[in-house]
Amino acid sequence: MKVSAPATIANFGPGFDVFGLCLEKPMDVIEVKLADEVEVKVEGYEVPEDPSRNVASVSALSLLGEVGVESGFKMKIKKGIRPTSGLGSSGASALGGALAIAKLLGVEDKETILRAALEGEKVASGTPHGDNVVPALFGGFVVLNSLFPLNVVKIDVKLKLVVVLPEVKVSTKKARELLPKYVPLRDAVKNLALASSLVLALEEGDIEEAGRLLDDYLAIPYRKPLIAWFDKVRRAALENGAYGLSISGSGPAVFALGDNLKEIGKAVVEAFEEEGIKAEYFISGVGGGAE
Ligand SMILES: Nc1ncnc2c1ncn2[C@@H]1O[C@H](COP(=O)(O)OP(=O)(O)O)[C@@H](O)[C@H]1O
Ligand SMILES: N[C@@H](CCOP(=O)(O)O)C(=O)O
Repeated sequence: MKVSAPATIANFGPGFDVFGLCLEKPMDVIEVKLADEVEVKVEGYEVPEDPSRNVASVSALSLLGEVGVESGFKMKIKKGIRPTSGLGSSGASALGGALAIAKLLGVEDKETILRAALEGEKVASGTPHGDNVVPALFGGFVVLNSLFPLNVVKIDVKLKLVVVLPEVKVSTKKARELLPKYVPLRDAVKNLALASSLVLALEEGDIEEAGRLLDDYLAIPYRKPLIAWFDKVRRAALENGAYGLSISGSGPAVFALGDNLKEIGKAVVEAFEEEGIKAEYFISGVGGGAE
């Protein structure tokens, strides 16, 4: 059984742990067949082949456990999403591993698949968060109300965005450790206003307005030590016509909405280079989810 699991943009501005957008590319491709032992082989970007440390095998093992099937498997991962990118690299593999085994066994229940995927995601992030695995499964833009019971609102928004990926690593686990337990009420209120307006703008297909609402007071300010260049690259995007720019997931990738995505991508790459950081950009539409 072969499954392709796409990159995702978690948080999408003000939606910390709640919003997620599925991208068309890049993606991981995960192939599994049942076997006596558990074996993991990886091509492409480097991630552990130890089955207890690879998020895809952890979620596959968790799914087998959930449905009470005693079996091992051989798993091949074509790792197309750079790890520690902020593009849901661990989320894609975690979802892909669970989904591939589920398809093999004829398990269709989405909560069962997501429960297993979150076990994998927990290995990478410390605490499980669903804003990568859920959009990777459903595609489109999702608002994650609750995982168990599963309650997801999906908007099939049509947009193109530019993603810029700098050559620095940010571990989601470390980025989550920087977050405070409590936030000031005024910041929570600002995010509430931004997030609700952003959902309406996306529902109406008003991408310009959506771009203007890509702000966040809950996570990004506390993560500044890991993304010191953020204000500079954001300014470069806005000066070159972007409607808005934000961090993808916990970073370091950033994404922007705008008309002239190529120009914005080049300007943001240049801004990174002025900081001595190599970067590359790509343009993507909204993906339809894992297949
Ligand atoms: N199959 C996998 N895909 C991606 N990362 C994995 C995988 N298995 C284990 N990991 C580990 O998870 C971490 C990357 O996850 P994370 O920090 O969440 O990055 P991202 O934001 O790109 O998902 C790295 O330490 C990586 O070695
Ligand atoms: N809501 C999470 C999203 C992490 O996404 P990733 O792509 O960086 O793994 C967070 O902000 O911690």
